[in-house]
Amino acid sequence: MSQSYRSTRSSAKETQSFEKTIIQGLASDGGLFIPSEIPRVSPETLKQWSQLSFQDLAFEIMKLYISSEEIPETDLKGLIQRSYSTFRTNDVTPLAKNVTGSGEHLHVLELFHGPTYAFKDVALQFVGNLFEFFLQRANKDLPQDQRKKITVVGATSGDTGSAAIYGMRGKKDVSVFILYPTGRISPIQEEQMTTVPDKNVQTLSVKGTFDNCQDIVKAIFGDVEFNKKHNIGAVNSINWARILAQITYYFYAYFQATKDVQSKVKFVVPSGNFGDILAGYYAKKMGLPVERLVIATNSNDILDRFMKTGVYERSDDVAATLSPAMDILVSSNFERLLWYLARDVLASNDDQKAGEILNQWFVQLKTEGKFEVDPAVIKHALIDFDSERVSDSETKDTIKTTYETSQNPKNYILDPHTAVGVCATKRQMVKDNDKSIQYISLSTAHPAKFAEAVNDALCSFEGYSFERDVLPDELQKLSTLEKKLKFVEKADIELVKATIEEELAKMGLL
Ligand SMILES: Cc1ncc(COP(=O)(O)O)c(C=O)c1O
Ligand SMILES: N[C@@H](CCOP(=O)(O)O)C(=O)O
Repeated sequence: MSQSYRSTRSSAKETQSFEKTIIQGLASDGGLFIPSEIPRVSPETLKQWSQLSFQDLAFEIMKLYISSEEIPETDLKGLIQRSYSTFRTNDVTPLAKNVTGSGEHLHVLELFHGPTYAFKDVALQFVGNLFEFFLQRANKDLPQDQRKKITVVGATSGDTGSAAIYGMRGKKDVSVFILYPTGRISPIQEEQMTTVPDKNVQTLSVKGTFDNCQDIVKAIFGDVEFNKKHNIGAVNSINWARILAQITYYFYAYFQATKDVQSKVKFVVPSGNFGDILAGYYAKKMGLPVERLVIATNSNDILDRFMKTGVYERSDDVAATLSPAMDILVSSNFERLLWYLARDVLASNDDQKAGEILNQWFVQLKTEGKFEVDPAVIKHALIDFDSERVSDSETKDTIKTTYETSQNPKNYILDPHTAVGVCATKRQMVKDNDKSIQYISLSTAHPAKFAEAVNDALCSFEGYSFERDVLPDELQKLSTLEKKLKFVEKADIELVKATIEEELAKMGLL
């Protein structure tokens, strides 16, 4: 049972509770929290789990990471039920099987059936309810002026923001501030975030890149005084609860693809901040017999370069691609994987030593812009992972050819992030040349969120209509609603902090 947590950068023995880990978000040494142990499940348990609903499976997995003394089982079940009742489909993350016909075993795991049409909903609906649960319990008998509050501060390249807002809107004692890079998210993503009227929500459009926004958020967590004053909460995938909630769909999809727990299955994951695929890594380490997890990047390829060279290097410029949610220079969750690699390969399984090594690597990243690992580390990483880099023209071609050739259903429309994954999947199929492998390609967003890229790929097809075939009514009407946003003219932490305090005062929460 792995029910206590430690920081990736800590060289101390102590671990802490799940509640503290979730509320704190980021460790005070700048590291990310990881479970002190990864629980293992037996093949017999896997067989039983293969018969469960998504919700029941989520419960079985989460209770291995959360002590019932912290969250009693009936409460955990209630949290899970509430979190997934907002999805448009009962099975939460359905699998579109054999999309290209039965010869290839290419399945698309549709993760976009939640309130904001993005995979982030799977975790952020749960995180919102978890924050509410902890706050209600802490505030139960307290007078108004002593109630504990959480000020959520998050960075988004488009999707985390709206999923976090929909997970937290209207929640008592919670305020939400979402930073996004001005002009670098799609119009629908911006509308989703800025048209939410709830008083506890404020979007901040920051002149800069997503990495600037992410750096500011991490710096705010590191600002001891500001953090203490406002009790800053994390909704980005630095928060362990995000990863935990995503583990379920790897198990669920595996069982949907094949009831036989011996089958060879590869997951292909469009990756940026490495939160989505990291959940797959935990599933594999728990005993799900996954062949490999394939990291699919766009031309912002820090992850692919690392897997090929062993050098983790922040490049100078972020490229604006057709898959903007993955336009990321430094991938925050990769730190968690690096910790496991350091521990297994360089630290003889010693947690504290792994923390020391991680710390050195990250000091080097900060001072020199890069670090390099021993080839043995990469060799070890390649047991679980492979990687592919996909260009914009390949992304566009993949949207086109999938539309033209798909069988189940016909004219299947991919969003550009999903297309990066499907293109990588096709490459893997050619390399593997093994018809017994099942490929599960993760679909991380609904195509309606990326109209420009989708229309550019498909407008030449006779009979294609974005409004009729792609755009749900719910998203269509967003453009008619009033927008609420605040511009931050410079990517500067002091400016952002001042804006947050100004807005908290207006919300009556200061
Ligand atoms: C649509 C979409 N696809 C893929 C990703 C990449 O996921 P991750 O950052 O967890 O690697 C994101 C952003 O996180 C996203 O919003
Ligand atoms: N692609 C993300 C970027 C933030 O990543 P997160 O998973 O760490 O929250 C987005 O869409 O905002």
